[in-house]
Amino acid sequence: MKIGCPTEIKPQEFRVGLTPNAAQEAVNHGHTVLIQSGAGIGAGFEDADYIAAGAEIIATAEDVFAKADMIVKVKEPQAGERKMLREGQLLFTYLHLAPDPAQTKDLLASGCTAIAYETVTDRNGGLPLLAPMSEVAGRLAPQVGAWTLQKANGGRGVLMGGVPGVGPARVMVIGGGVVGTHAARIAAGMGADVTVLDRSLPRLRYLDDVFGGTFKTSYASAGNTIELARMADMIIGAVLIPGAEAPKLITRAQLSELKPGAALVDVAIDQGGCFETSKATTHQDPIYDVDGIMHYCVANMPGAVARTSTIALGNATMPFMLALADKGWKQACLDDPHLMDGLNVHAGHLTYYAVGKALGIDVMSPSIAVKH
Ligand SMILES: NC(=O)C1=CN([C@@H]2O[C@H](COP(=O)(O)OP(=O)(O)OC[C@H]3O[C@@H](n4cnc5c(N)ncnc54)[C@H](O)[C@@H]3O)[C@@H](O)[C@H]2O)C=CC1
Ligand SMILES: CC(=O)C(=O)O
Ligand SMILES: [Mg+2]
Repeated sequence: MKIGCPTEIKPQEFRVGLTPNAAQEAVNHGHTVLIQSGAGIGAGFEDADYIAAGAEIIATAEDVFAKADMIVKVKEPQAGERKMLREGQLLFTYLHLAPDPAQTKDLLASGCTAIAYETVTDRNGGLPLLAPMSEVAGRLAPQVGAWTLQKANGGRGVLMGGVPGVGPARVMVIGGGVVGTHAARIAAGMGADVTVLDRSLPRLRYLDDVFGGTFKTSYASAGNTIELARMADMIIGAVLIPGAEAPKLITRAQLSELKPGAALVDVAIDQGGCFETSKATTHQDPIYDVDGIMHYCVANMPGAVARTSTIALGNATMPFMLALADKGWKQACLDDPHLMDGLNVHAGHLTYYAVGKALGIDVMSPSIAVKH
């Protein structure tokens, strides 16, 4: 198979879909790997690294899309990239379709087959291709939140760890999954007073068992949420209902009850955000003010630490990328129901129920699509 990897073009996105190590594995499996010239630079990989791995360097994205059977990327295809996708071509990347009707329409129109990293599952009910980036974004969230809290950025002017005689920042993390757990660990490590909320009691039990001395837990009822929010200096949004648009857990009206200059870090923004006032921002212009509350809503946070993120993502995607290339997507999905869970679009049909529900589009069952 010809596997193509274009340069990411989303603003301030420095990750790349294939590392030289992943390219080398694909070449060892007998595949041709086409890398757009310069695609790896942002993550610290030169064209020479890919050539040494056995890949071919291609000058333009147009040529990569035209020649490849499978496109491996990081971020959802941007409007110009969507025009280059074609019927029968396989796209393997993050998509986040539920809050994105324009992208969904274009992918359906292209006739391509699209497997979304964020909905591939594992046997423990986890999301193995989201997890590494959730680990990164979770660990970054208190760092960017602490910056947002600084006075010059519009924040409350509260130091995470406080100092002797002055108490620490109060950090509330809504959603205690991968993002939430990593965010809570780092925030606690910075000396903040941290509480994690979740709707899953088994998850709260796990967090209490493992991190009981490090941070507190609370059930994520609406009442507890607003009660803790009123006291918080920083609120990190980290909920997920896989594939679906994020529930709105703090409304615009409730902002007036928060502390002036509190920082809201909405990591769940790529699924539409879990605060009513969240709208996606970029690394170039990451924060904005609504009613005196500072919002940080960067939809591709891991891009800020592109090298760490690229290697972590590559480690996770590699076995799936190889299965897709070795067997073709149909056989690979038939052999692995967890990969089949990643199928979002095939030949003009939407194949993921939560996305169909969010966008009001009929869905074809993936088990039918795979025979289509
Ligand atoms: N902005 C960015 O750059 C990035 C964003 N993300 C996003 O972060 C979000 C979280 O991802 P993960 O931690 O990997 O998901 P996860 O599935 O590991 O955790 C989500 C948690 O939210 C909880 N939850 C669901 N509904 C809830 C509610 N109403 N109230 C409280 N808790 C609730 C679940 O029980 C679960 O424990 C996702 O939307 C993901 O796409 C992930 C990586 C990067
Ligand atoms: C998960 C995701 O969308 C990202 O890493 O950018
Ligand atoms: Mg994202």
